[in-house]
Amino acid sequence: MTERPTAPHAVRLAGLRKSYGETVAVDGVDLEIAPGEIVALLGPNGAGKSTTVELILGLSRPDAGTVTVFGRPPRAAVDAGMVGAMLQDGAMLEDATVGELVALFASVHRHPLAVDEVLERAGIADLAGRRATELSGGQTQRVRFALALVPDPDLVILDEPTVAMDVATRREFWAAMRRFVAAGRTVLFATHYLDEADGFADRIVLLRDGRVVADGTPRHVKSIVAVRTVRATVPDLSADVLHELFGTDGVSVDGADVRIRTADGDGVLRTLLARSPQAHDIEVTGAGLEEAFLSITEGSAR
Ligand SMILES: Nc1ncnc2c1ncn2[C@@H]1O[C@H](COP(=O)(O)OP(=O)(O)OP(=O)(O)O)[C@@H](O)[C@H]1O
Repeated sequence: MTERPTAPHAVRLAGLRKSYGETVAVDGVDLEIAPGEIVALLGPNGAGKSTTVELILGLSRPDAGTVTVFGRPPRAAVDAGMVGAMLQDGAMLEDATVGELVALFASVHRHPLAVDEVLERAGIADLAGRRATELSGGQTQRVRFALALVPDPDLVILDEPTVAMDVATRREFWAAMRRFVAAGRTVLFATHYLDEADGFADRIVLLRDGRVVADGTPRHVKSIVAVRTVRATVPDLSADVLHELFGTDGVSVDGADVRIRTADGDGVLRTLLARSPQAHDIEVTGAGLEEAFLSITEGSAR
């Protein structure tokens, strides 16, 4: 058994910065993740998710700021078997079977789990005898997940774990993950899938242009943007007048059908009713996570 850590933070990032040439990938990130939290790192392409993950794993060094994992420098935490990682492009060995690959990984860890247990925890016991290079994309992802479990880690970091998985495989993957976290472990996963962040994480950290732009429960992330969509049939106002009243951003007009995305649903409704006596079929809906995500990440330079 690995000695279970007692540090107050599973991950602590303070003033973290990382640039590649002119590109600022991580631009002053402060983040504290408590043991037992399940955190989704959500953001559009180029937001800095992978770079942040690499810094937490000690795979690259920050230009400024500090990273600690269970109170230790990243490499020390990884070497102590506290961290398991599933990255986007971990290589698969030619010729090795899945079972052999897991055994090989186990041989370089001080306190590995038994190979059978790893396969079972990852839900891939049936793949043990298959050649690792002959797996489908989704199966390969699940083998990568198994490799992340080898050290019996307290923290698992996953970069876009369900890429290439079909719906059924994704469901099985998250079920395996739920069993893993039931023992109080910490999970940090980067994703593009809003439904996964909403459904699996208890906290969402939204990144844009290398900065944290929202941090809280999925409900909180939705509430802080308070996006509303107003839909109505408006036969008595032209598109020009509608754009004059409500602007052009987030306003679409298709004949008499109007759709307005706004932070001030009540205000739009009042104006619409005052200016359009014939407006009908009016509907106001709250933001889904998708809307919140688009609203917060809109205007991203990358
Ligand atoms: N090794 C590198 N060399 C040069 N630029 C890099 C490198 N890695 C990342 N970048 C740049 O840093 C920025 C952040 O990239 P990063 O991969 O961290 O974002 P991401 O949120 O993980 O994106 P994605 O969702 O597309 O994987 C991008 O502008 C990217 O082009």
